Amino acid sequence: MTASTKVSAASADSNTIYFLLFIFGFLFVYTYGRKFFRQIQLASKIPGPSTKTMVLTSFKTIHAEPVDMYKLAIKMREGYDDIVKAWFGPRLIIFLYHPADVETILSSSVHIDKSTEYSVFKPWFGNGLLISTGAKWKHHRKMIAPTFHQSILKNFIPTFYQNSLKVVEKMKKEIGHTFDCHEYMSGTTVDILLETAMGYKEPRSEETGFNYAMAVMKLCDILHRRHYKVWLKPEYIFQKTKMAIDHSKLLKVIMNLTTRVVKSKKTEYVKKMASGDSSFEKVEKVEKQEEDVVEDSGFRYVRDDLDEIDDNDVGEKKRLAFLDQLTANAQREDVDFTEKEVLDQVNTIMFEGHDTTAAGSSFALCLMGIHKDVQEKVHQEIEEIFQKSDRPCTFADTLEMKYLERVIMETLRMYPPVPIIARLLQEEVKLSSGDYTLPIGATVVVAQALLHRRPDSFPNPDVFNPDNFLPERCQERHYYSYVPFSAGPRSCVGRKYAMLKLKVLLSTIVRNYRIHSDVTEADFNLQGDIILKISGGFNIRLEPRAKVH
Ligand code: HEM
Repeated sequence: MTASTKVSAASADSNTIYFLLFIFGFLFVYTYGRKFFRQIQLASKIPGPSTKTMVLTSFKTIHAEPVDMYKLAIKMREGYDDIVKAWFGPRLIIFLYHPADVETILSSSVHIDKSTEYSVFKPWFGNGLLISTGAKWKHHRKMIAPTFHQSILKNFIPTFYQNSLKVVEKMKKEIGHTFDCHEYMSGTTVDILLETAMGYKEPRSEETGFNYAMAVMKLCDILHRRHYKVWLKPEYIFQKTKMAIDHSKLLKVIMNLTTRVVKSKKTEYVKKMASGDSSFEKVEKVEKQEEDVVEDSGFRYVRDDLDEIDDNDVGEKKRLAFLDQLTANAQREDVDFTEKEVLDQVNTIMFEGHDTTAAGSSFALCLMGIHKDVQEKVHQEIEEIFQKSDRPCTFADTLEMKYLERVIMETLRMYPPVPIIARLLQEEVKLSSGDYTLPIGATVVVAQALLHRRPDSFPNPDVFNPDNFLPERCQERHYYSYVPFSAGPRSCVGRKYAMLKLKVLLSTIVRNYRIHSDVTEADFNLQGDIILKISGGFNIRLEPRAKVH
């Protein structure tokens, strides 16, 4: 080949490359441009703040603290009814407040993808149930939901009660002065999870639960800041900040406990299998039970797979608690489940299972401190159940705690521990509340904290009133007007566990203490850093009732 033919061959090659680049570039711009154009077109029909307001709002987030962000989010809704859109740069976020629209999203088995905000959890939860999607999520959900079956939950009651007594004892030193009960509730909810769902039996220090809970709280603060300080989102920028160092230290504290838990269960499994002990293969014969349901009375809730599992509870069943089941599955060759996935699920349940109920119980204690009439009714109900005896709480007792159940539900209405649920749309969605179509690629947010305060669902929505959950009032409402545990296929897998634990924990505290509060609800400075909290603490005072155990 001559020099001139070599040159013309090279230029033909580079022409082909340029041509291909042009085609790919064109297809890329065409596909994304078309999608973006469609987003703009559909979003233009949805009400929302002007571009100028959004730019000003974005500037406000630069120096904002988590507590400011909650106020900002509440303010953004003002002046809009059922739907609001907001552009954050090229990202379209649509907030839904109408129960029928909430149903369209949450009841769907198509719109199950979590929004990109959840990606900051990836180093912590991996492929855990809360953030995974598609076939993996479905497979894991099917495996995990039955481990919170009511026959398993009933066995947890003595542990719920023993740990509730322990926290009553621990709080003795706070008698008479104001203190933050959330610290106690966090430590105890971690201990309860370790001893129930995780079946963790190794000796541990008194501070284990508390230290884990504090690390989670600080990590959530960092993750929340990454949500609204958008420049911290890209990994390569975040890694250059001081926050990244704290992030990795906190994650180490968290993983230290969860890996110990996972390892200990595997050792137990190996030992038991080697000795011929069949507890990891346990099969029970289950008869149909008519009366024993974890929630009955007024809890008119959207049915989910947890109810299906409980209702079809007959025949030969393999019954194992959460970590026993997952450990056994990871060792089986016929089940597609790895040891890393066990750790991911343990991290997910340890977080979701403790911080939510710690916030729920702390809000309930504060509210009972403020609304003394409600507290006295709870106490009266407890007196009728226990007849002044100091016997332990049983499963049958929890079924009698109808008023306390309403107090818990009203607490979760006004102060939902998980204040928002966000999904990423992979298909267009036509809404029923108005002539709106949500575009592909939009993030849809259900803000329970606002949905639960619609006056057409809850008259006097800003007033704490447990009677909102009287059976007849529940009948009158839309199913999706109250979704503290989300609803539909991605509903909270620990819903029944949470209700049962809250009943045992709160009833044991009220059996022992009269709760006082020196503030009103107007003083609650709410902060939505992943889990809803009161900035400045959940401050209460305790006065012993006749006898502290
Ligand atoms: C008052 C207590 C609780 C509340 C208010 C609550 C609320 C919620 C909400 C709203 C979701 C949906 C989140 C989303 O889509 O972003 C959820 C999911 C979840 N919750 Fe809870 N939760 C509570 C307690 C628990 C407990 C005790 C456990 C476990 C023991 C648990 C485990 C989970 C898991 C694993 C998911 C993900 C389910 C899935 O995507 O399939 N939660 N929870």
